Amino acid sequence: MPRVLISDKLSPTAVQIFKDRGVEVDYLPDLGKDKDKLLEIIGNYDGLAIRSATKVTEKILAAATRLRVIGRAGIGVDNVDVPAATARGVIVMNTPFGNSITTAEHAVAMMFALARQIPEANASTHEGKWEKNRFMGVELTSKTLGIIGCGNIGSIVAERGVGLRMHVIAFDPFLSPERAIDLGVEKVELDELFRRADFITLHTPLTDKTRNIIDISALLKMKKGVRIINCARGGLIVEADLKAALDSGHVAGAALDVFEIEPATAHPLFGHPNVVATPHLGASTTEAQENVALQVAEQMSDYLMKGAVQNALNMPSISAEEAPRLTPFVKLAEQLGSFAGQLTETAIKGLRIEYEGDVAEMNTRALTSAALTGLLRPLLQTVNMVSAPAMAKERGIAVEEVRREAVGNHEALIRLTVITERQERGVAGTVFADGKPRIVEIKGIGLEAEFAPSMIYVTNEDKPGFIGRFAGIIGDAGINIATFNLGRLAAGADAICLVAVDGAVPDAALEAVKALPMVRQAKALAF
Ligand SMILES: NC(=O)c1ccc[n+]([C@@H]2O[C@H](COP(=O)([O-])OP(=O)(O)OC[C@H]3O[C@@H](n4cnc5c(N)ncnc54)[C@H](O)[C@@H]3O)[C@@H](O)[C@H]2O)c1
Ligand SMILES: O=C(O)CC[C@@H](O)C(=O)O
Repeated sequence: MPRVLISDKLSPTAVQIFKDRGVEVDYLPDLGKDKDKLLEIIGNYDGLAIRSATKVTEKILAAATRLRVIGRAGIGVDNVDVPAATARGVIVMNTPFGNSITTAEHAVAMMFALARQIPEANASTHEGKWEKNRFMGVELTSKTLGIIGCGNIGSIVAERGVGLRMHVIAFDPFLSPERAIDLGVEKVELDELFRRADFITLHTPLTDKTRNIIDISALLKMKKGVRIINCARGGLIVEADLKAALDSGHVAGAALDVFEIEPATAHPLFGHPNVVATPHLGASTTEAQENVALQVAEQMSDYLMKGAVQNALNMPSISAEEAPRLTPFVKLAEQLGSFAGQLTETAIKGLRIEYEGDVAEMNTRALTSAALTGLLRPLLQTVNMVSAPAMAKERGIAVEEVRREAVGNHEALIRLTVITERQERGVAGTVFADGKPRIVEIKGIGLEAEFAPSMIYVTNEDKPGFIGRFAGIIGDAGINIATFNLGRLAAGADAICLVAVDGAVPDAALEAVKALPMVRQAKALAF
């Protein structure tokens, strides 16, 4: 009988569901805070169900020799080392949507709390002071609400904001113009949002692109008197910069549910008269906790008892029979999607996926989901093979599948063409007999390259001297080149260079490559 550990506080519903489905369960709600104890016992379990207190590090995973699945009762999985789990073959599942309404409502409550200084007024009234003149608020009606990140939660906040007769503007590179119209929001660039918003609320995941999205330079672009709400993740705001802006009066108020270091028991912003703080309560309602507990227990039981996979962040949904043949092509489709997604910086209107030869006969639904997962992953932390098609549809990305017999040299080929306002970019790949996916064409230029964890992609004019100068910059930065792949349209015409390197590429080295006269574009990619 599989055995599951619940190491954070979860509704009793979860315990009952595990038992009903034949899974042995230990409920130790405070264990997540005790790293040593968790390390000691994790080796006894096939499944681990968590919320945000348990940190599933590489060390914990190394000790979790039996572990097959981690279930996060909630959305954010930043307390789980997903790459390390993937490397050890442990599925990581979450429960998207279960707490979205609740979290959106908390953000709206925080906005009201700021507008009318409710926490301060409450404390003062309880102290017997009747400070009627101290607490002069502002109305929300007709104010501009700026939403950064208009996904599940951001969209709900947008709808509530429209209902409050606010003018809602949103910055989200993946928000399609059609979806913005449906929601009744105005899609704007980030600087415009900073310049116009009276209230700013954050609803993005914490990624390399969103970390410190509100720093001193962003704060200085905002209106004097702006109020800021963060119910997404600590780390999106530079807390010291926010404190300076609050102290100077440039920011009139901030409402924070999340902090860079949690639990936050002492903090420079605590006690500030214009700061409202809650201890990561965004998802804490009876309804949301019931939803996520039920969902996580069902999903984990289904996997442990039947092998069914739902809402996994690192695992495609594939039946046992088709798995051996499909798996390398799933990997190829996801890596091609990731390649295209990392190179695309504007809203995606469409994706055309051409399946040629043997692969056209396979489960192309799974392959298309894998391609969309890779494409959307740079922006959507929670996307997985189950949710990717719906998320693409919601964002107005039209997906076209084309199947045909082999036309070129490859028995099986997948070609992805990403369509944006500005351009179409195509990338194709195949799987050779060794089972390894390879890129064989980029923007119509043939080459042959394996995917590697860290790569540099360069487009350049085919002129003498490029390779030497490029290699010099990379070598001087102390980076070892693992493989070097070149392709060009014709002598002296457009050329492409795809280089696998050992380790991360420093920004300075990348900037130096970009500055070479024959280089048009250079980008660091991670797979
Ligand atoms: N406080 C809480 O208790 C609580 C509860 C639930 C979720 N959350 C957090 O809320 C966040 C959002 O959750 P969700 O379910 O709406 O996720 P989601 O994936 O549905 O939406 C995130 C949105 O952010 C957008 N985005 C990504 N990068 C961006 C960028 N650089 N600039 C602007 N937009 C960007 C994406 O396009 C997407 O639309 C997550 O970090 C989640 O962990 C917090
Ligand atoms: O479990 C919680 O209380 C917080 C969950 C929330 O941060 C999430 O990302 O879903």
